[in-house]
Amino acid sequence: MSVALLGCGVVGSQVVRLLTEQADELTARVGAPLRLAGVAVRRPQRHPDVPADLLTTDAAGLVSRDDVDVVVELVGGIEPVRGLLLTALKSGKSVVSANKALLAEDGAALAAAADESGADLYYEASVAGAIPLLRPIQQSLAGDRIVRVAGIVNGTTNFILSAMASSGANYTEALEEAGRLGYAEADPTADVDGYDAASKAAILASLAFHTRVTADDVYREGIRDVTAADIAAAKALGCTVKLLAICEQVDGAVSARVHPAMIPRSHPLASVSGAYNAVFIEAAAAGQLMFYGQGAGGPQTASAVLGDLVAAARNRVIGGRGPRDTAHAALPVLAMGDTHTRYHVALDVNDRAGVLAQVAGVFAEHGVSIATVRQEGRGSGNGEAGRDADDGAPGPKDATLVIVTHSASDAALAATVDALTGLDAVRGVAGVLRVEGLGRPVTELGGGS
Ligand SMILES: NC(=O)C1=CN([C@@H]2O[C@H](COP(=O)(O)OP(=O)(O)OC[C@H]3O[C@@H](n4cnc5c(N)ncnc54)[C@H](O)[C@@H]3O)[C@@H](O)[C@H]2O)C=CC1
Ligand SMILES: N[C@@H](CC=O)C(=O)O
Ligand code: NA
Repeated sequence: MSVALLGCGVVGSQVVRLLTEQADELTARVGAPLRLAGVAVRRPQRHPDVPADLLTTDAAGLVSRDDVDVVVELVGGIEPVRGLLLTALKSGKSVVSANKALLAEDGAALAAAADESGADLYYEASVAGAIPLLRPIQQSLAGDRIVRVAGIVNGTTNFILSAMASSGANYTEALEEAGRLGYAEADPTADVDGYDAASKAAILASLAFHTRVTADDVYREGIRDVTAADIAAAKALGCTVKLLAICEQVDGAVSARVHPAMIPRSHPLASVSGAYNAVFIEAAAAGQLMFYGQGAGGPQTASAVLGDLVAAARNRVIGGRGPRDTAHAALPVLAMGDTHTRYHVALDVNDRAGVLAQVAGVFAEHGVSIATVRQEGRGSGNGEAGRDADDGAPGPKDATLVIVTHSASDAALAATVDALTGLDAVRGVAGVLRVEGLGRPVTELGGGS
């Protein structure tokens, strides 16, 4: 079995290492030797560990070689990779890729090319790194009905949020460290602005709900605006802040969203820290399943790539093909405004008579039911007159109102926040975060200090 490798960075270099170190075992498992036919890179001089006769800068030439059976793509990004992989698949070569950005943007074209030629298209490493997740969804749960897939699917942002929560680490330093450890994407805005997690959510929703979902169908918010104050507010409520990907089937439609949220500290996802990922799957017959492991990193991701490579090579040895992607359900995608969850809203207000009633009135007008309200004094001490924020003149004491709602639609909450900012007594919205129980009742919320 002849393998062409495209890209030899954090993950690709580990694939080369494992292919070399485990050559005999892999041969035994596949039923034929796995031979590296070539390694396409941008700068050959940067790869002293790869035999020089394998290195090439001509990826298109490598992909078109007749002797290549499987193309392993670890470059990332959309072009030129899309063209290279379509060429490979159309000519009957199997493809293994970790490229969630491409699969979430144009997985349909790749799957169609694979179907046309009868080649395999595997991408286990594209979601949640080392964790076997796509294969269980596509194969082990193929006889069940999945209703929800939700969890932490980005190692970089989980690493940053964990560091901010546990040691008060600075956001920028934590991001730099994630880059040094090989977790972050080439352009780390893909991680912090939620694009990477949105691509993964699109892949998960597509496979779980047998519907083509692209990254553009996924609602996306990243962690850039999560502040130390948000993390402290979560702590006060017995919660922690995580970047979640949530894919659900709701009333015959698919909902897919990525955003930071507070989750109760007692929830198993709350203790997932560093570059670890964890994903819950809820299926009609199986009930709840949890998948946990390292979501990023060179050797970890290479493990998933090698698993796919062995599967694709085995199929070719026996002359078969693995399961193909199915989109037979073709469900519509639910607008974010129609999804329901609970919210934590912190408002800076003038602490004077009637403000609480005014604020509660705005929530009621928009049909958003309040579960709990807590008032925190701020600035001047108890009972003293405060200073007006605008002109420094003595004024009503500032306070923060912390409100946790019952479940409400995203559209109703957005309209509520909009109307609240128009109240004279509201000086500003200090923070709005969704609160998720992830299939479990959010029982302990509303306590705190
Ligand atoms: N690093 C990680 O923890 C994980 C990465 N992935 C995915 O794996 C893929 C690779 O990621 P990394 O190894 O981290 O990236 P990387 O940036 O370390 O490696 C990519 C390599 O591809 C090379 N390259 C760029 N354009 C090329 C071209 N036209 N021809 C040949 N080589 C080219 C670059 O020079 C670089 O060495 C990406 O799709 C990424 O999203 C997936 C899961 C985890
Ligand atoms: N940048 C990604 C790498 C794995 O997919 C992440 O941090 O999760
Ligand atoms: Na995986």
